[in-house]
Amino acid sequence: MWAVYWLAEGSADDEVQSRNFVGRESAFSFAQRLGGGQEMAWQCGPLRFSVSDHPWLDCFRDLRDLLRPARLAALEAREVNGGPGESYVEFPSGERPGAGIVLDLVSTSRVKAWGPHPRRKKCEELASEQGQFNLKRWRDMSMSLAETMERIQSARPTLGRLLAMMDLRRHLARTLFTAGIAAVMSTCDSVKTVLSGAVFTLINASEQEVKKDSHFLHFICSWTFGCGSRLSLAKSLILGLMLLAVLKGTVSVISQHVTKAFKDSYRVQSRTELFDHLLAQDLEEFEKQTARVMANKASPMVMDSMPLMVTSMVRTLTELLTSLIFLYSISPLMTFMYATAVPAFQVAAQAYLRKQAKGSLRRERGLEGVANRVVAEACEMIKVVKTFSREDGHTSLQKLSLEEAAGMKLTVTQGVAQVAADTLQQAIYCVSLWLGLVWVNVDSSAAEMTSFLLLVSKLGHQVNSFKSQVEDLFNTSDSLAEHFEFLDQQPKIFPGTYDGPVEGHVVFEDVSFAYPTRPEQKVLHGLSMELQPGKTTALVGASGSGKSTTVQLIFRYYDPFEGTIFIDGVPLKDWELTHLHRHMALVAQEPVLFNTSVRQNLLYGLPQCRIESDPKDFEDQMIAAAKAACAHEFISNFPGGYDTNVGDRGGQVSGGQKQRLSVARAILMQPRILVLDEATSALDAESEAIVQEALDRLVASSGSSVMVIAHRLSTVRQADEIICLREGHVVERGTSKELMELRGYYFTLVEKQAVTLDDIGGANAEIDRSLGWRAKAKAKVKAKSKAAAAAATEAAEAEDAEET
Ligand SMILES: Nc1ncnc2c1ncn2[C@@H]1O[C@H](COP(=O)(O)OP(=O)(O)OP(=O)(O)O)[C@@H](O)[C@H]1O
Repeated sequence: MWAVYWLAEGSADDEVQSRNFVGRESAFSFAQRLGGGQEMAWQCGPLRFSVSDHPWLDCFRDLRDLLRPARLAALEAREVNGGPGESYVEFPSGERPGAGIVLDLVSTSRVKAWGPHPRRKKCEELASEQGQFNLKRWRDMSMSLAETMERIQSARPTLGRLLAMMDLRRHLARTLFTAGIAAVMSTCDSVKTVLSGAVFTLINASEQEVKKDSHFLHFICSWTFGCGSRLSLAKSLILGLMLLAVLKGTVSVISQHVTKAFKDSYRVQSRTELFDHLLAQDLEEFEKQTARVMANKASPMVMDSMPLMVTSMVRTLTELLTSLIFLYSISPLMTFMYATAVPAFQVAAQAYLRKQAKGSLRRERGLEGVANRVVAEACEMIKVVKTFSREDGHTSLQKLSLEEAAGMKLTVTQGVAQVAADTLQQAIYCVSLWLGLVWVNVDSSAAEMTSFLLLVSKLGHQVNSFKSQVEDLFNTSDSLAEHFEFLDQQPKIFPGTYDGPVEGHVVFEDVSFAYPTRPEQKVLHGLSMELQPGKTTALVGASGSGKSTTVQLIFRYYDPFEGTIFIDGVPLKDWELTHLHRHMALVAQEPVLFNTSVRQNLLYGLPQCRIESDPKDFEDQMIAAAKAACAHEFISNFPGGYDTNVGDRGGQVSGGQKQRLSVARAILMQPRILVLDEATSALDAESEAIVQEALDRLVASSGSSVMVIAHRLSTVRQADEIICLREGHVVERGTSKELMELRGYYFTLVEKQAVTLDDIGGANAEIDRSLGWRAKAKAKVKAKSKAAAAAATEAAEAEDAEET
């Protein structure tokens, strides 16, 4: 089944008509009567092409539409009207020419089209609406000139920015030098080709012939061995070829050296700048992505390959130009024809392939990425994987992604287009041969013709490699855009400039907060509190009540969305953060250590210990801190002492040891503000008491402000103020004694932690005893067990009765 959709000449755009046909011939002859007869052919000078309709021809039709005014002007000038043999009928602007399409209804594709593009599109749209034409598929397949231009336009800012970033003007000398070297190398190559073509002149070995056919050979032989005999000519030829080889080799070594130096200097500069930029990003960004993804942003492969890509393009372009100059010197007419034919063929064949391949390539890359992520995640979580013995789950997931990626095969059309692109090279060579020998009938010598054909073949390769370089550049435009997006990403948390002395007086004034990743879930509601130098403030509350969040706000990992935090009367936003953080220390709930020695981990927080400093200078300080944190003994028992490596994220030391190292690091810093977030949770009672004592001593001697978060309420009993948080609200505050007397939330927490109640000792125990809560609890437990025993006896008696 076939269908013809058409717009008659002069009709409005919405007057599309259609008719169905059973036979192909009848549909085509109907289309011919409507004006679509000659439309599949177009004429180029004396050549006339006639091809069946195909998506990539859209590009030529656009081109033809584009060139229509120029062609009309030319026809007018020559007073020639478009006859029936012309490729298209010309219409004065303002008129509505006829347009139409012929559709194959079985494959719902277009097999013929005529008329101007916008009018044709109307027919396509109606056919698509009526379900007779798969317009989307057709558009996906075709790459019109407009789309190509659009693509170039969309990639232009990215590529422009890339060039600006590479700052070729700053490296002008180097860029020109690269181009110069490329020019010398390609000249060597071209001369070599021309000399190879001159071999034919050896047959007759006449000086006149040599002079006429090969200027290069004549130049060499007249200066060296003479041009009179076959032997002398052969010697000259060999000498010329050898000299060229040596020259090209030398230049090539220099070129490699220059390119590598350029690449290396650019890489060092861009990588360090990127790392700086990455570390300046908000914590929020690191929480949104995995650590690996963030790390990859600071070392993008695409930017590393850029200098090489650009220098290769400069080189290929220079080679191309040199080849064209040599070709031109042999035959300007043939060169002109060749230079116009090659790009036209190349664009047509590749436009189609590119569009087809891009989608599947992206999907394939995505799936490969998933597979890599599965492996990385399994390695990071290896303990969990092994504990649950779920190795099979991870391997199956990886296999699935890899299989999916491997399953993405080239479609038949892609394959055909690929083969077409490869054979195109040969076809162009043959066309040149035909053009030169038959059509143009140039009076060339054998040497010239051979040189020309050899150069044409070389030029073909150069065009191909330039095209694939441009293609690569376009393909990287997505990654480049992503990279530029990262570069443009500015942290929301900008440090201030105030860097006065730090006393450590922290004030929270009506602070409310929600994490940017979950803005709808408020974590803190109007929190007000104060940390005073020399005093300890404790935050207690159930899990998820917002204790750790408060710590993050003190360190300004985030900004509160309501209220203000002051440090020594200056808003936290105004503080220079690096300066402030040098006076603050945090012993976190899950301390993480760097994969280096104990010594380096301890000295990490010491601002005066820089990368170029000798760690031995801080030895005494470090050992004193380790002793205070009860860490010296176990460190000394390690085989390497302070030089022992602690493993990835501190994986080779125990949780308690990590905490003590973390406490030692904090002690070493002598901070003005010390935050202990479950700092001793992984320690046994004995070590906890010792470390706690060390911390108390540190607080007493340094007079720093301390904030303690602890689940074990025994840890906070000495605090000057205890703040009870419940779902982000402050529900109670006061000393331990006051809160116990209040018999409110804190009291309930203590009650639930009956095991640690004894630790609270003193006042708390007295209050408890006077309240007799323990007796009540015991009575409750007794009553419960009594009831359970009675129920069990009853059930047993009932069973016995049933049996009898
Ligand atoms: N990075 C984050 N992004 C989004 N929500 C978070 C984030 N961190 C914590 N939360 C949420 O904020 C709330 C408070 O968490 P927070 O860690 O402050 O509690 P916590 O009192 O310290 O708990 P715990 O005692 O278990 O450490 C929780 O509901 C938690 O799910």
